[in-house]
Amino acid sequence: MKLYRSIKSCSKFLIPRELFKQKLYFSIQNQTSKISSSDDRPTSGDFFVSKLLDSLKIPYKNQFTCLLIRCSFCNNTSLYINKITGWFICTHCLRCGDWSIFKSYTNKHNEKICVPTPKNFEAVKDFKNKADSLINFKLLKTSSKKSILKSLNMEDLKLQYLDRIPGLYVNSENSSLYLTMMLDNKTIVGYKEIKLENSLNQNTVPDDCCWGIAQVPPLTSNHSQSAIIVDDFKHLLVLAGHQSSHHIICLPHGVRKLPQELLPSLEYFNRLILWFGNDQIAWNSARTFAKKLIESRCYFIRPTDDQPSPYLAYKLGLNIEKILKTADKMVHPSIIQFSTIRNEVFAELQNHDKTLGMKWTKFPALNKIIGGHRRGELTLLTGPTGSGKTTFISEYSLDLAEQGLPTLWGSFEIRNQRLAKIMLQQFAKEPVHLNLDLFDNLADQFEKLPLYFLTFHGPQPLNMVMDAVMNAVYVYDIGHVIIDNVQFMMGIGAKYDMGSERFWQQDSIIAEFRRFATYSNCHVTLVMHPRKEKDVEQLSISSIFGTAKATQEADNILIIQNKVMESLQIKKYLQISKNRYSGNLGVMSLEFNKQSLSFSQQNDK
Ligand SMILES: Nc1ncnc2c1ncn2[C@@H]1O[C@H](COP(=O)(O)OP(=O)(O)OP(=O)(O)O)[C@@H](O)[C@H]1O
Repeated sequence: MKLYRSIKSCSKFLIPRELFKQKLYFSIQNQTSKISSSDDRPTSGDFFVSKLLDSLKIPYKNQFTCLLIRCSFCNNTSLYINKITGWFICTHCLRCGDWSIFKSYTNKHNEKICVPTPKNFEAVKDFKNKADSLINFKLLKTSSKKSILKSLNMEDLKLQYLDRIPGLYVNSENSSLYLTMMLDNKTIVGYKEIKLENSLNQNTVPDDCCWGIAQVPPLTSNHSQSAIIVDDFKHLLVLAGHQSSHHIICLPHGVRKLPQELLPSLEYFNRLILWFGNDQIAWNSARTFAKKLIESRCYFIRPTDDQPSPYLAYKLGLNIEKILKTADKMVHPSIIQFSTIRNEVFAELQNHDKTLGMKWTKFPALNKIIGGHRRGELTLLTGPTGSGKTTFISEYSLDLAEQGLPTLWGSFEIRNQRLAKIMLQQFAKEPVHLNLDLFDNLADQFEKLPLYFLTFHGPQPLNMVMDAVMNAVYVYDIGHVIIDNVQFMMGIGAKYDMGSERFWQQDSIIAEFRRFATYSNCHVTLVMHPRKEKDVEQLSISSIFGTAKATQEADNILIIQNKVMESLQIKKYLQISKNRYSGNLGVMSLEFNKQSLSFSQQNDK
């Protein structure tokens, strides 16, 4: 039961129709990225939030990601409305809700106005319970401070610099450090804990969605509206103990996600330097987060060996100030010379293996041929009816989600409950129905995976699907979207023949997903039925349903092939028929394990 609940709540996209404007948002972002100066903010006039405020004559301040208005409950100018989703929060009285609630409470003729009550943060209660036994770091004796730093291997940090970290506490046993997470620098909404005997042992409360950030003010006012954003408690300590001229911000969920609830707390800054680790996941997150934070105010520390994460840079004795000076923009003008992208090219060459993408743990053969799973690409998967397309792609995406890739499933052919059952069996590696005692434990672990499911089933108009997908990318930082399958979404079921109008319709769907994958740096996998072929024939690129456009737009084409052996046994294999990244083609055998519904090739090295 728990599992179904989670899937339902995950798939609860409150999408106002106006969100179709996000397409405009992406294209405007794309245009502004070519022409913007550092102060550019997206014009709000075209967006649904500002349109409503204008029509109601409510004055607002146009910020980077939100519009700021006076809250009619507490009368403070502290109500932020997200420009993309319409979600709102007053950072003073803590009333918050979705766009539909905001609209109903501004609509004076509506009898049933649903007035939101101020939000209670459970983490605050939890923190208050602990507070009696916590001591502010600033008030500790120098010897105690030094011993804390020693246990973190950070002996050289400047104590007087660290004293400026607001909300840094230690417990009475001197075994854990605590860092409070604040909403708009006003209210504690969560905290981070780091265990001193093992600094890798950190946790954030609440761990599902914390609405606050840790923020350290600068000692000088040189860069008063500039902040360095890091993804880890230790990075914040290193930077706070080293340099004094920028704000330092620590995100609650690292590079995993940047919830929209954090955005009001970041509106004050007109320059954000994103300094995450130097692996590919961190780099991809930096690029995705920058889109959400508005690229024109974002600067990046490129991930090279000489510019690792702040903590590693400190351990290697690298010059932190010098690294900070290399921060530059992702946004390039329309015409560039090699010098502009030189550092980026160098970073890619140095991280060659990592740029190949996220590796599958269950399909080493796929890693060898394709290299890995890369953001921004479009993959087509096809295969004869009933050949195992859904089963295979479910395991393939689960493998990546288990490694932390936020994944959105659009299952148009089978119900989410059935898909979840398949995934759960693959996750458990055994039939769950034979051992229901395992269910709760398994479902608890499964719920923690960054998996989201669209609630659509059967034929849907493309614009509604794109609305939901774009909304999910914004709200949940999705990196992989799976559509199973395109023909069902179009409403032509498993029929193999279609007229030219259908071909045209399918082309436009593929073109839309292609554009989306590129602009939002998100991988899209489309499952498609093949054209009608004779049963004995092997499928090829030309068997892909639709016109040649589908195969031209795709970066990768995967085909499940059935091969009838002399013994009349059917052998299956996956054929990689197109690989734009490296050109490597090949086949991977698919041995099916019915117990775990798995094609895992872990021993096939
Ligand atoms: N290699 C295999 N050998 C035997 N059974 C398999 C194999 N692969 C999948 N199955 C089973 O076959 C059934 C159909 O699989 P699945 O739904 O994944 O195929 P599909 O290609 O997506 O089907 P469709 O063409 O209807 O979309 C499932 O019950 C699945 O467990």
